[in-house]
Amino acid sequence: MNSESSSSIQQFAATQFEGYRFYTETIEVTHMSALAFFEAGGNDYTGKRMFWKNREKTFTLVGIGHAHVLSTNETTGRFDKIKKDWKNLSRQIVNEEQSVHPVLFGGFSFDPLNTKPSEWRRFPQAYFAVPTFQLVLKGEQAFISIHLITKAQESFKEFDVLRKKRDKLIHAAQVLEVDQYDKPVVTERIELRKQEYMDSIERITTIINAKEVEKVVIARTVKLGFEEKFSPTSALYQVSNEQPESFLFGLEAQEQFFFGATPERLVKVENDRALSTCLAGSTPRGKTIEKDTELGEALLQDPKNRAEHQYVVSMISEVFKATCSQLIVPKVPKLMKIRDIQHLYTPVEGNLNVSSTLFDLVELLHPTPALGGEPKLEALALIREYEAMNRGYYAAPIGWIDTEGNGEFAVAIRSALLDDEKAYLYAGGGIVADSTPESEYDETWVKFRPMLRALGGQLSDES
Ligand SMILES: C=C(O[C@@H]1C=C(C(=O)O)C=C[C@H]1O)C(=O)O
Ligand SMILES: [Mg+2]
Repeated sequence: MNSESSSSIQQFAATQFEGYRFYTETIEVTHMSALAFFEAGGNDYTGKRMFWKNREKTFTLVGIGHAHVLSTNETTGRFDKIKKDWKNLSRQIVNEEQSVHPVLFGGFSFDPLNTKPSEWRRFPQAYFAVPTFQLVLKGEQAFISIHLITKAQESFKEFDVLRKKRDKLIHAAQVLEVDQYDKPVVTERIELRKQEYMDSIERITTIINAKEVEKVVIARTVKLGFEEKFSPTSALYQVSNEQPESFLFGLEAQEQFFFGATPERLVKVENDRALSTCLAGSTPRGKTIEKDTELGEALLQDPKNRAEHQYVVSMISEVFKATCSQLIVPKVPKLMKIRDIQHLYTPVEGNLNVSSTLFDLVELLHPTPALGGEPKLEALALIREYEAMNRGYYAAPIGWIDTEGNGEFAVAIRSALLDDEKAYLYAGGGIVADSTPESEYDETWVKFRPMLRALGGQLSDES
């Protein structure tokens, strides 16, 4: 399936974790606030934390500390490398727990071939970690695991130290008050390279009309300045209040924090079932129910948005045909209505073939035409050439996989990179033959809105 794999990578992977032992121990606690646990982890593990809550709010994951990091700055073979390393590392488990499985959490950059300098200085092309302390909330239950991955012989002493740290963490989290976070004071809001963004859309529509490609997604950046440094916990708190119907994610890389609330699933694998989401085509919410319904109906009928959407359905269906059986693909899209925006939405599911894995699907799907374009490679080349930014992890896969191969990745849109007293916000849209710079520009403001509201960066006349 993967053309990037080479015998040298395989050989390396087979021996790389020899001699390592992967210890895991899980306890169940009566109750734990995920945000409090995340915040408590900041005492000793700032820069090494992660956060995830699924769209249905049935599964929350917090990681504190790094038991082991899997990362690469290679521009080719990164999916394969992480996939193989994780498979090999999973094999070193000494004592598999029944209640929850250890998890690897992280993400990939959007396009490793984009070499433009950027604000993403701490994020390699792939960056994953097995957390030292893992909190899993499933339904009413809360599990806290310790992971230790080591070559040391006397690891039981090290494990005892970790148990004490775990108990300290639990105590700190239990006594924290987490509903006390204020919004930051915004001192500036700058639209970075706005004119270049407008020009790039002009240029791309010309290329599309010359029939060189069919669809290309173009994005832009808004930068916020704050009076003082803004904390990752506050950022998660604010964004979760703004965007309840989305996946919530956060990933620290030293002093930088990438976070967001995205409605878009890239792929989920649970046992043998694979699920993806086609999400493309947008219109604002109406102020009244009548106006809202009218806008939604118009979106469902709009040829420009239906075309944007259909590229995504076709591509995801093709990937699922190659990796799954018994596909379910609804013939017409539905509306996904979230707080600020409504989208065309088609869920896709199937039974995963035994020869395919979650990482295979991530690699084949990324980027779908919802964030890249059609055809994929041509669209990526045009984004590299004309888009006036380097996306870093924006619009890329972010998520988790456990030692059984189950997990979920979201598409990291409606997101921002927090960098001390600054934040970079990202939004884009699908450019097709009849796109105009003005309407695409307006569409990005609708997509920026939840993050702007969360971070206090909206203009006074906006709600
Ligand atoms: C590119 C973004 O969103 C994507 C583009 C959409 C569109 O152009 O209609 C809709 C949903 C997303 O797949 C973004 O939010 O930044
Ligand atoms: Mg659009």
